[in-house]
Amino acid sequence: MHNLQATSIRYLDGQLWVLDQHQLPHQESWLLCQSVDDMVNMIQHLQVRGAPLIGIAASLLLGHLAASQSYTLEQLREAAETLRAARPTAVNLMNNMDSMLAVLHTQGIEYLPQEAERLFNEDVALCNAIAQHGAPLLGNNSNVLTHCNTGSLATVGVGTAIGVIQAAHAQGKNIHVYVDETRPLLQGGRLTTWEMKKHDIPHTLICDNMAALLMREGKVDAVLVGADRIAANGDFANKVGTYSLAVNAHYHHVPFYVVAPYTTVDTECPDGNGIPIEERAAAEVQGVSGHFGSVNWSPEETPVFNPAFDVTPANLVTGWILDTGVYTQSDVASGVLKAALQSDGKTL
Ligand SMILES: CSC[C@@H](O)[C@@H](O)C(=O)COP(=O)(O)O
Repeated sequence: MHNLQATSIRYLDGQLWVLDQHQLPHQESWLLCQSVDDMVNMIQHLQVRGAPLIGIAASLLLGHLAASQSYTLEQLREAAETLRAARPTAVNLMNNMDSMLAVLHTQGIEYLPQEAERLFNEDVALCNAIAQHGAPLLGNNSNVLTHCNTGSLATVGVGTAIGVIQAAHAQGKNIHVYVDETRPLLQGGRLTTWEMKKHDIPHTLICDNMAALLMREGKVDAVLVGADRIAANGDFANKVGTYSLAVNAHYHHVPFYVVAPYTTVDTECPDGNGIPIEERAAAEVQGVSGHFGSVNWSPEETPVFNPAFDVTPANLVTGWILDTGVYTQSDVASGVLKAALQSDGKTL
């Protein structure tokens, strides 16, 4: 495979490196990924995270293993199936693994590295297309609220929701971003703030439970979020807390956009009820663990509910900003989104 470089993943001289997102924003350290077990661990511990990024990271690992010429077709098939199951909600991982498996079966092992590279380059192009479609929706002097992290730490390109914000900022618009801290794992507080600072975009960090207050005070002009899986009827799963934001935005008449590449759309899934939601360890809610060590603030063995994602129904969404364009509720209801994907040869 050729050398490939993104903010959070690198393939350099035959070695695959992943930026350890656990250590951000305090430390930028890179982890060498050499095996399926390494990658599954990094994905499950969110050292590599974000729907598009985990799909590309798993693809690069498969391409790397194939290039080493020491794996049989059966071993690579098993590796793809194991990687495919590493996290259940983000459909990009399944879609990318299915592309790799299709190439493996129809063309053979030697074509896996180039398919991984194609998926990497495609994600960069998809992010750029999304940003170009979405940026015109943000006016000058806009206050945008976002949740979780959807930038270059979640994709190999400029990101989805953050890509749109960055493009509008680059067009010279005065954009200010309210960054939800995103409990329990603080992807907003740790990662989105890091990206905003890097891009010099004015921003303010808030706790998730402050969003409604800002909306009531008229301080939010638009909410932009990413997605881990968009069902055929437009319902979508994203980081837990997104649904509350959508309800609040609807109540306060604030436009609410979901931003994603076509690789996040699951046309086989009729609606949000069919989206599997990952439940994670109680410890993530009982306390924190990270760069500064760990602290547990609840009594031991406190029962916990910790879904990593929630589903937002399509009727709360103002628009779906995809690489193929911006879709309204009536577009999605009448199947225009599905048709657009198919006419672009993007049937998944
Ligand atoms: C472009 S990223 C879109 C989503 O993947 C993002 O909003 C999100 O929910 C990420 O969750 P994470 O658990 O950090 O992988």
